[in-house]
Parts: sequence; structure tokens; C-alpha cells
Amino acid sequence: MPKFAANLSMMFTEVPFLARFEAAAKAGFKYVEYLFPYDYPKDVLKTKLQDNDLQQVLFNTAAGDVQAGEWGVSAIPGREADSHRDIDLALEYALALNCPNVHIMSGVVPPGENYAKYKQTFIDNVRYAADKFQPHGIKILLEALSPQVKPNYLTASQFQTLELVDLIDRDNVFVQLDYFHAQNVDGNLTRLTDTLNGKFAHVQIASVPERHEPDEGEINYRHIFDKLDEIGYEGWVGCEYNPRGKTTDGLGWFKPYK
Ligand SMILES: O=C(O)[C@@H](O)C(=O)CO
Ligand SMILES: [Mg+2]
Repeated sequence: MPKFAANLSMMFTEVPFLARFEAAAKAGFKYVEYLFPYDYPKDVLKTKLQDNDLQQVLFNTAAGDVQAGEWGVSAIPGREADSHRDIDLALEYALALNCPNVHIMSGVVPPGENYAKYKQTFIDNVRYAADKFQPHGIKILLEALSPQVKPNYLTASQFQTLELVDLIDRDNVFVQLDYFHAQNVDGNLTRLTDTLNGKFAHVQIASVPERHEPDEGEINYRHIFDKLDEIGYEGWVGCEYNPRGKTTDGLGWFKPYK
């Protein structure tokens, strides 16, 4: 049975961020993920996790200057020092929060730029991270983002991310398989799951096209959950969706899995 993690960047937004830990625990979650921890001291987050018997399973490296269009900097040529600073900070938080996975954000490739140069910069920076995280047993995740959500992100297709994982060639680097983006770009989700089997170490879910609860739209998630069980997937499934209304009102789908 999948282990579901509440995504506190998207779920329980009825309450302020630090109150979402308790809200998730009360709703029956044992695991949480969220985009960025950096606005809060490590101790504050650690206490929230401990007080609510929750395990943190994923967060991302910093986004950079979001107003200026950045969404990570690790693929941007000339920004290696910023990328390494973000990776080092992420490692500090991962160790403090006992978090087993960190997603390294590549950033966008502006149209007309040299894609190969961005790709190589990302490969080099992820190798730097992989070697730093490896002694601590922390996995690095790379995610493809669909163009309707983040145009010109370094990778849009799961196959591009898979190629990067293979080129980076480190034991602790994996695909972050977000089925919402995968359906938007690649489709064919059952076969895709088989193709990526062993290469992905974290899953995220949401309906398509609305990015709501996984109980509507194009994807039959009951089938996907069975498929993940069938292949023996042991990682977490992050609930990265925007609830249709109040978060708890939309948790009917979660009842059988509590
Ligand atoms: O799917 C997403 O958008 C996220 O998982 C993320 O980490 C960055 O955009
Ligand atoms: Mg995602």
C-alpha cells in the first residue's frame, strides 16, 4: 500500500504554514513534503515534525529570484557558486530534519539559449550534490515540469529526466515521478511506470487537467497505486494537489489508505 505524504505547500492552506503540520497529522498523514523550508529555522520545523509524529520526506533546493522568473539555478551557466550554496544549505536542512530526499531545481532555459550548456551545467552541479549527499544516505531527485506549469524548465518529459539520471551516473540520483506532469507531457502511464521502474525514488500525484484531488479527471489513480504495489515501489507518494475546496472535505480518496 502506498505511503502518502501531505504536500504542505498545496494542502491545508486554510491555515498558516506552521499550523499545517498539525492539520496533516489530524487528517491521518504520517509523512509530509513541501517545496521550501528556508523561511523557518531548522529547530522550529524539527519541533513541528516531532510534536505531530510526522516524518519529512522531501523538500527542494531554493528557487532563487522567483519574481525574475527563476525556478532553481543549478542549470544556469555562471551560477555554479549559487547552486553549490543552495545545495549546501539543503544538505544542512536535510540532516537537521532527517529528510531522505532532496529535489534539486534546475531552472529554466530561456528560448534561444544554448540548451546543451545548461544541461552540462546541471549535470556538473548535481554530481557535486550527489557526492556531498552520498555519505549521509540522502537521495537526490530530478523532476520534469510540464510547460503549462513552468514553460522552458530544463526537463519537461520523464524521458529527458531519465537521460539526465543516466548521464549523471551516481547511485543516489533518481527521477521524481510526478504523474501530473507525466500525463501532461508523456502519457502512457502504466508503461512509463515500468520503463522508469528502479529509476524513480519519489512519486507525486494530482488529477489532470485541474491538479485537484486524485479522484477525478484523466488519471485512474487506483490503477496507478496498484501498479506501484505490483512493481514493489517502496518510496513515498506526495499529494501535490490544490484541493477543490477545504482540504479535509476532499480526503475521501485517502480513507482506504490511512
Ligand atoms: O511539481 C512541482 O511543481 C513540484 O514538485 C516542484 O518541486 C517544483 O515545481
Ligand atoms: Mg511535482
